[in-house]
Amino acid sequence: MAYILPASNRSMRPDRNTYDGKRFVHVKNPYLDTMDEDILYHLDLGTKTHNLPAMFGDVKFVCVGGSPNRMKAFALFMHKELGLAEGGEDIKDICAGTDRYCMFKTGPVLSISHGMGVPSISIMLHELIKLLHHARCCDVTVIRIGTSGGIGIAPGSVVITDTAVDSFFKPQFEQVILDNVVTRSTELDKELAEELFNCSKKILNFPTLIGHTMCTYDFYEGQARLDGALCSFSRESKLDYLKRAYKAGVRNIEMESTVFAAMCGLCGLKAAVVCVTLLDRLDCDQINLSHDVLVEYQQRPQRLISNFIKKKLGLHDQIS
Ligand SMILES: O=P(O)(O)O[C@@H]1C[C@H](O)[C@@H](CO)O1
Ligand SMILES: O=c1cc[nH]c(=O)[nH]1
Repeated sequence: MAYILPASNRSMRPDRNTYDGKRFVHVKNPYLDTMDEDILYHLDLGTKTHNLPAMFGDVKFVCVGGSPNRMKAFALFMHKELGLAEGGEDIKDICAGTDRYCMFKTGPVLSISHGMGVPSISIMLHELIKLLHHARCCDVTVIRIGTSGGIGIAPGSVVITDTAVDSFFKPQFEQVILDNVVTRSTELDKELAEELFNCSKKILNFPTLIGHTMCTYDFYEGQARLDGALCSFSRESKLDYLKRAYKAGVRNIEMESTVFAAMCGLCGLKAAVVCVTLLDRLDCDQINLSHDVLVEYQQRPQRLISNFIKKKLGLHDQIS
């Protein structure tokens, strides 16, 4: 029988993880220490085959997003923005040995694709978090830069998530473990969200807001679309649902934020979700933007995060 464990399940509470003022990444698995080798299968990396501290020990910012091309473009963009002029064109995919995910590193920034949906990002996050732990990284911020459907806001707006919510507008992520349903909190770092919002104000013509993000398990029926292969509800029910979501504080819908917030929170990682909206779901279901507009919209979270990273590194003279 399935039952719900409280969100405050003690062994899973985020611990204080500072040591000498540094925030280390923690894994919460007693078995890991007993393993002779840890193979990060979907990243094609491992503790015996790769010197993870040498490869990744200086990582301070990890940016994740669904599409491999977008995450490569982001790495190339960051390479230029950080003034690391040489070698940008042939930036290499660290995970080239697998076609599950791609990963690029430029200076202290790691850019990784996670595919679509909760199961895909969750596998990547397990291996990423172990990677950061094995590499003894500290003070790492993880940011999801994605696309989403907006509710009641202009397409092209950037939403910085304060809380990720599920399809019932609850700030929780339910993970089935064995035959139990374990409920985990999906709060994100409010200070980081505010800091990102303040950064956005410095960019011209850059509509940005802070709001709740709803995470669903499907793009079509799961997001109340009328244009999937299956649809068993009316236009009125769709609008009623989306309006109730708006009333509950939801400003955009995507497919990864709850598990992302839950896993980063439990492992002591500062985390943010920044997604551009491609359409207003109160107006339509289909994404009919031209290629150029779509590309420009997808660059918006990247521009904001680039400015944030440059500010954190003391390189904040240019605003892109
Ligand atoms: O990071 P991306 O743009 O892939 O995030 C959203 C949520 C789904 O993964 C996908 C659906 O189109 O886009
Ligand atoms: O409507 C949208 C657009 C992008 N991504 C989503 O998950 N939903």
